[in-house]
Amino acid sequence: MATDFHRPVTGPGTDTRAQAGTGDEPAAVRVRGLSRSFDGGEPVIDRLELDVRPGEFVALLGRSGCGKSTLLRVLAGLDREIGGTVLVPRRKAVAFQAPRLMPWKRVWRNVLLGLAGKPERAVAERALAEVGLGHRSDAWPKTLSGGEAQRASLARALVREPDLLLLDEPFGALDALTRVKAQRLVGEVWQRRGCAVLLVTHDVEEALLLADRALIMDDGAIAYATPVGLPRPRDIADPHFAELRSLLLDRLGVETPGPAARHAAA
Ligand SMILES: Nc1ncnc2c1ncn2[C@@H]1O[C@H](COP(=O)(O)OP(=O)(O)OP(=O)(O)O)[C@@H](O)[C@H]1O
Repeated sequence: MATDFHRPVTGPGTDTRAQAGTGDEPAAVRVRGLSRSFDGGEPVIDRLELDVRPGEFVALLGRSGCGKSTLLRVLAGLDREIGGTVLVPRRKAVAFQAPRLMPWKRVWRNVLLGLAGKPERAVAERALAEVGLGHRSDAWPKTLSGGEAQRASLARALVREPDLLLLDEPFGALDALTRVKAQRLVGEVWQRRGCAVLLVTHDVEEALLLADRALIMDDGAIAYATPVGLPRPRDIADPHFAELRSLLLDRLGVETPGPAARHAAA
């Protein structure tokens, strides 16, 4: 069953024998010994191991340049120059920080772009309605706000009915209020769809608001992982939320004021 669900992404010289014996827990993502370097340099990804459960929401944090986007591109099947084994679902979709809409196609046509067969406009309309953009279906991309363009990009991912949704800093360019709305939308879509999500983000609060598990990437591998385990909807005022935030910021090497300093500042 696992081989039916998964399609291996393999690179030259990859040992695919690790795919055999997948009788353990089902996984939406199974990465074993993944390595990637560029132009013969030091590996950006170095023997990385990762499992994501079906339906699990995982946030991936890490300093700039540590290889998060590279990992996401590999999982999306956009980069196959790899060593190691990567198993991902056949149905997967990716949304990037820049919405990447084709300016010469109306929004609904952008949503259907690259889909196999001849999908009906209604398919795009449904996805646009799901992200609250049904009324902009006929619009040209240049007339959309940043938040609307990002929602169109999400709709384009959703029409693929993904079992795995890969999000690369999708809210990075949005203003604070639009960002909060977009985060909420992704949380709702995830709960409704039940797909696994891997969200690359720089924002620890965003990770804690949305994810079941937060990972920190460093030295080319997953250096730290913690279950979030807080009830939903999440409350940033919850002391456990604050504890996890401090823990993750600490692991990321960002200094946070200790309890005494926070008290003095209050
Ligand atoms: N196509 C490429 N050719 C050469 N080097 C690359 C290429 N893609 C990525 N790199 C290098 O790999 C490293 C990791 O890049 P990547 O974009 O994965 O980091 P990141 O963690 O996503 O960073 P950020 O948080 O700043 O987006 C960087 O040093 C980058 O310069």
